[in-house]
Amino acid sequence: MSFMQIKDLNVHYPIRGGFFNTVVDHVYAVDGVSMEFEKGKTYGLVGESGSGKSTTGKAIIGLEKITSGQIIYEGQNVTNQRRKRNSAYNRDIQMIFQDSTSAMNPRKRIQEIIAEPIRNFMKVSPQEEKRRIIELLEIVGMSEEALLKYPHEFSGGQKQRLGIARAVACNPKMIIADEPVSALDLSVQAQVLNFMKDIQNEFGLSYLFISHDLGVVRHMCDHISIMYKGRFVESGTREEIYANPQHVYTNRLLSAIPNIEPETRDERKVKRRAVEAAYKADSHKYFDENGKVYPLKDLSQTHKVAMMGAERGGM
Ligand SMILES: Nc1ncnc2c1ncn2[C@@H]1O[C@H](COP(=O)(O)OP(=O)(O)OP(=O)(O)O)[C@@H](O)[C@H]1O
Repeated sequence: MSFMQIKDLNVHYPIRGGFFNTVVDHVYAVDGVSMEFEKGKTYGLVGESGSGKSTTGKAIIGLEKITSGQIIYEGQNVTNQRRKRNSAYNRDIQMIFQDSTSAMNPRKRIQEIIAEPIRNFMKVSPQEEKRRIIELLEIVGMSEEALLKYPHEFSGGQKQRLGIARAVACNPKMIIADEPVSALDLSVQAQVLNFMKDIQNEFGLSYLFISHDLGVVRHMCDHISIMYKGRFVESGTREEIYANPQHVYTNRLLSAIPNIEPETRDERKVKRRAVEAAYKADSHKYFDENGKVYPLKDLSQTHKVAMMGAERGGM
């Protein structure tokens, strides 16, 4: 049973131009996205740069204005309440970012930084607040010594863990993690990812995990949506997406992962090349070899075309 539903979410940015600076067009950053979230599960949002992943995450949490669509949280329509301070939605849905440095005020000590959500959402005494902060530091594997330090005194991986401590301070239901490890060294990436999994098990958290890295997403996510030009071209369980990708764009992304399943990689490459000719990346449409146009939303059709193309290519 899902606790949150995103229904037909659209975020369109106007493009202005001309002598009178009027709206001449729109960037369709998010264009009709729908999702459902269940407790304790991790949902991946994957796509190339500019496909609309971050905008989707920011729109859900209230950092971007929604053009149209609905967010239903625990049965309530919260679409217009996302920015309300102290609302249950703001407490329950938290976000962590790729750049943990800029997400923390460099002039504040760690104690102050982690105290922010506790002061916003929990009415506790100063002693209780400090006890909670120390407990959170322990959860993320840090000692009390961190309390009086400043963000610049920590490594990238440590800062990301401090960011997670702040995000889980008020027992959220979901964390939107926007490229949380892509700025970190590979070895530190694995540590932070495993740590995020531990926290998930402990708190029954759900994650919306945004990444361009299908390798990382495979490690983390139960359910994956592939995003292209503001739309989902494919959604499914991890097994469905990796073992049997239905869309040519997913195949393209998968064959771009270095060393993933080397035994099937060449196979995927051949398949991809076979349909590449029919694929034009500059449109919201998919073209078959005869120039016939299919809208991206019609997945069954595009799948059929992709498979036909692959067969013709000698698969
Ligand atoms: N404030 C804005 N005004 C106009 N266009 C914007 C704005 N923010 C984002 N866009 C455009 O919306 C589209 C989606 O951007 P978004 O940052 O969501 O993509 P992304 O998939 O997260 O990419 P990346 O991985 O590079 O962050 C892009 O074309 C981007 O240029």
